[in-house]
Amino acid sequence: MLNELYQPPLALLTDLYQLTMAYGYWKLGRADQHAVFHLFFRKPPFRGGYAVAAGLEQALQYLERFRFEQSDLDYLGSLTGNDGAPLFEQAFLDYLGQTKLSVDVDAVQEGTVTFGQEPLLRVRGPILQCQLLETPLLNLINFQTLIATKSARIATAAGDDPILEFGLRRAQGIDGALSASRAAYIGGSTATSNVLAGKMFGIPVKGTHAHSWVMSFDTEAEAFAQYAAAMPNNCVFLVDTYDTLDGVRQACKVGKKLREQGHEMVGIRLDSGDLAYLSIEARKILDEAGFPKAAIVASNDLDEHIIENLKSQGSQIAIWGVGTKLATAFDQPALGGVYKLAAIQQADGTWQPKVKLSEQAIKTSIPGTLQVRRYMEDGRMVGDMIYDEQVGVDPRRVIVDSKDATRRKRLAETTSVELLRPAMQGGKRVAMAESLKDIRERAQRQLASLHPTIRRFMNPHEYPVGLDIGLHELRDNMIHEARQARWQAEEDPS
Ligand SMILES: Nc1ncnc2c1ncn2[C@@H]1O[C@H](COP(=O)(O)OP(=O)(O)OP(=O)(O)O)[C@@H](O)[C@H]1O
Ligand SMILES: O=P(O)(O)OC[C@H]1O[C@H](OP(=O)(O)OP(=O)(O)O)[C@H](O)[C@@H]1O
Ligand SMILES: O=C(O)c1cccnc1
Repeated sequence: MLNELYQPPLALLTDLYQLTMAYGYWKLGRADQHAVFHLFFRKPPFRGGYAVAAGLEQALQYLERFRFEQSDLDYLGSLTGNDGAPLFEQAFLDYLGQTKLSVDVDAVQEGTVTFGQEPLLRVRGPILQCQLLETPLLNLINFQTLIATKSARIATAAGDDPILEFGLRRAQGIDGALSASRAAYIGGSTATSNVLAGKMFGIPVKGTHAHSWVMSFDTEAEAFAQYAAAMPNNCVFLVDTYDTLDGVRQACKVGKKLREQGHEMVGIRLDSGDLAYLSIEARKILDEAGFPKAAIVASNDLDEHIIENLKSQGSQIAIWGVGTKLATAFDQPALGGVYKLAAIQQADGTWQPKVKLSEQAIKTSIPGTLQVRRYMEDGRMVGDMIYDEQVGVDPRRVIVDSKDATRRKRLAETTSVELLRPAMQGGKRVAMAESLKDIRERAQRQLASLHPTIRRFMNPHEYPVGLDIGLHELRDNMIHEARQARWQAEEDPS
């Protein structure tokens, strides 16, 4: 479904430095030189063992609509440098005005479980275009991948229990809320309280009532009775406005009247206090009053750790309402996804891999036109190989950890799948939009096929991801050559 809020092309949704570089490439006559960039994160968020890819659909919609409008060009034309003269010359702005994207994009499907260093997106095409797209692609993929991952962790803690996403009121603005609802659903939440997200994305919507409803009546009993009268088919009573367990008893009284009228109370909601103790006591009251099927919903600053803890305490909570900590990814508010140049085409048509050195091994980039091959055994994911598509997989079938070359693994010749799939070719979308339900199911399937130790919250087991040994050797040589060249330049500054 097209995201109605984002109809206008948003070519200016980029960092100015992308445009300063674009200008430079254009002036040098290099705008059309082809390059390859990869979008990836280095470490999974939340000190976890994986991430769930999300946001591709919005990224593709952005790319499909990409163009500079006259008002964008006028604005760019008004920018000046430190001497007061225009930053960009008119001929460049005319060039931007005529630019139609012609890039190829290969991407990991949404809902795919991914790991550090693996490209989620590969963009190949004129370097000027690739460069302009860095910022919006990172913006669109980083956030949803972060939230889908947080949601997957919360769903892991909740087991088979439904999760209601209540984040809208605390989310970071309108898009922060809408895209969080979408990504949370992909990661495993069951429904959202955000009605606009429900309409836009087809996510099931659910809602109970607030304390204000109870407070607006003289008594809690009257509040529940009037709620039941207004909405007999959606009765989840919030019981903690005055005295929680007393509230549960009041809910049971109204539940009995509802039953006489042919309706069943759905449950009660706890929103404060000791949720383990209160849910255990509430369960007893509900059962004794003849409501064994009434669900106990809980909310109040929940996250995966509290849910896991409440479960270990034998809490009787059946449905989890999770807002702030899910929609804002409270404990890690950003995924550190990056977008790096990895190869550039020479005048003779050959591709030159490029590597960026760093003091930190994890920041040394991976050169080439990369693809990720996932190896499977009996339906389980056993290892991912990052290889250069132009070179192919080395027959040794060995992966080498990109941060520690002593860690290697030989992958058996089993079923494998390539994770990056064509999404755009020559600037035209080729991947069909997928239903959110299908994306969510993919995430569920893949999470289930991960060894549980990789899903563990504390010090998770590391899933084997590595460079194809041939690519590792090429990268190693490039690193040595680049170092050698630097040392030589230092010794012989002339
Ligand atoms: N049994 C429990 N074990 C672990 N954490 C709990 C338990 N019960 C509640 N919590 C969590 O403890 C946090 C604070 O709970 P607290 O009881 O202080 O909330 P409260 O009663 O609503 O207080 P406040 O009015 O300050 O919000 C919440 O994140 C809540 O989810
Ligand atoms: O706790 P969250 O995970 O963010 O879930 C959403 C919260 O929003 C509502 O509270 P409200 O905004 O009325 O505030 P309060 O309950 O903290 O007073 C609801 O009762 C939840 O407590
Ligand atoms: O429906 C609810 O219970 C709800 C919705 C948003 C925030 N807190 C609770």
